[in-house]
Formats: sequence, structure tokens, C-alpha cells
Amino acid sequence: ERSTSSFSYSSYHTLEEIYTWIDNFVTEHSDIVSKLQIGHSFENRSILVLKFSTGGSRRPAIWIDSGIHSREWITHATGIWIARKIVSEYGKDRIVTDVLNAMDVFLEIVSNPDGFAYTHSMNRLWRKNKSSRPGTFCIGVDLNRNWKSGFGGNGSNNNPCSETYHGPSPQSEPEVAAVVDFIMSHGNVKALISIHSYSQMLMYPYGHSLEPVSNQEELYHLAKDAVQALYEVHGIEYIYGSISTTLYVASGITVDWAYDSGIKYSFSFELRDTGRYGFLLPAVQIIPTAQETWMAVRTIMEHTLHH
Ligand SMILES: CS(=N)(=N)C[C@@H](Cc1ccccc1)C(=O)O
Ligand SMILES: [Zn+2]
Repeated sequence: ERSTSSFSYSSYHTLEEIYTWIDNFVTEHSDIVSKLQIGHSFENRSILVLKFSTGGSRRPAIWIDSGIHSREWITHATGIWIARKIVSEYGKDRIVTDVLNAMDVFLEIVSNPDGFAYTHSMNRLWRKNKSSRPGTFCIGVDLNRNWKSGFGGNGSNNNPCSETYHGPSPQSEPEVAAVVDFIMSHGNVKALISIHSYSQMLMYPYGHSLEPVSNQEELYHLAKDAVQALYEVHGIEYIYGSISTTLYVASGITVDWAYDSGIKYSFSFELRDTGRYGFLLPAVQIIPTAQETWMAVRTIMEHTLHH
């Protein structure tokens, strides 16, 4: 059936099911959504981005990615649910309508397709991509350590067998290079939200250093408001702050690159839970997690629109 109404938003899905959903979703909402292919993964899978636009050209934009760590299945499921929420709220919710009348939204649901396929086929807890190089015994680079800002610093690892292996050079991985190329050529991205799990945290740069970013006060208060909006949905408590002071030092990460590239509203989410199920969050929590995450994302979108 070509309609997304037969798709279960409260289940986890395979890569093929998600790519089919994307095609059906775009077909059904072609007035506001289009599908872009921004590149190919190491194993030659398409890297897809949903574009939400109501017109204009090169409007200021908001970038959202999920699934950069393939085992964090709740993030792809949340991305899918948010995609549907955006189209259903346009024309109804004032904030969504105002945002989409002035800005574009780009949503990359499966940022690490090779790793994601591997979590379904061979290893549910695979984190990295699937790149391999001659003379390198272990597979995969941590796509949240391969970005240029702070590359190779503390909180990343030079050992290819490490879960936080940063790769041979910044943007060495096609999955990272595709996003860098897209955002740099777009040139008008105002906010970036990179969704991970788990820990229940909302964080902003820097990860590679303890030094506060120039608009730290603004990001702190925006994170506070976003976390409050999230809490009001199901009473879930998040902590928030800069990555290095709230979590740990991590180098070569998405949001540090974004911030240093001029995207002043750069955030990373760590979704549910706090360790009871971890990466194996039960499917019954997908919709509640997506609903609360959406309210935080919507708060960040509104702030970006007005600043
Ligand atoms: C459990 S986890 N791997 N999602 C934790 C994740 C924390 C983080 C998020 C954003 C930026 C920097 C660091 C990471 O180490 O990449
Ligand atoms: Zn992660």
C-alpha cells in the first residue's frame, strides 16, 4: 500500500522500511516536502535528506540529523515521527506555521545507513560507520568524532578498533563529508540539532574544550526553556549545559563543527532513557519520547526564527 497510514510509528523499522516510508511520505506531502540525496555511504547506500519548504529560495534553514550512531534506534524513530508532526502542524500550530513560512527545515533521519543496516543484520549494538582501509584491522569510524573542529583531540581515539576512532582525517568519512558539503554550499543554516541517545540531556558546544562559546548565556537559557517544554509533556527530566562541562570532553563532534562554521544555535540531544534499557529502549516508548522531544525541538526552532 502506498500510503504511510499503514506505517507503524510506534515500531522500530529496517533501513528498507524507512527508505520506503520516505518515498511514500514525500509523495503524500509533495506540496511541502521533497527528498534530496546528498551523497552515498561507504558501502554505497544513498544518504537521504527530507526538505520541508513552503517556497522562497535559499531561505534561512534549520538542520536536524538523527542516527549518526546506528545503535541509537530511538533517534531514527523520533526523526520519522517529527517529520510527520511538522506536516500535520503546518497551518495549525502558529509556531510551526511561522517557522515554515520563513525558514526551511532539513531532516536527515538515517545519517549512518551502513551502520544502521548492520545493527539489523549482524550487531544490534554497532555504533560507527562501516568504512575500512588497507592495513587497518578494525572496521568503522565514529561519525561523531570525524568533524574538523577539534579533530583528534581529547575524547576521541586514534585506534581504529576504538568505538570513538576519529578516522584518518577530518571529514574522511563520506557520511560526514556529505553533510559538510551540503551545509557549506547551502550557506544559510541558522540552527543544527544532532540527535543521539541515551542519557536525557540537551547540550551545546563546546565538546572539545571547556571554554564557553560566545553566546553561552543565550544557549543556556534556550536549553533551559527547551528542557522545560519537554518536561511538561510526560514529566521526563533532562539535564542541560555545554558538552564538555555536562558530559565529558569529546573532540571532532558535529555541533562543534557547526558552531565554528557560524551556526550559532547548535545542539545535541541525548534522548531516553538513563540506562535502564539504554540503546534497547522498548518500542512502547517511541511515541512518548518523540512527543516530548518535539516540544524541545519546536522551542529551538521558535528561538531561531526570532533571533
Ligand atoms: C551514548 S552517545 N554515543 N550518544 C554519547 C555521545 C555524547 C555526545 C553527544 C554530542 C556531542 C558530543 C558527545 C558521544 O559520545 O558521541
Ligand atoms: Zn550517539
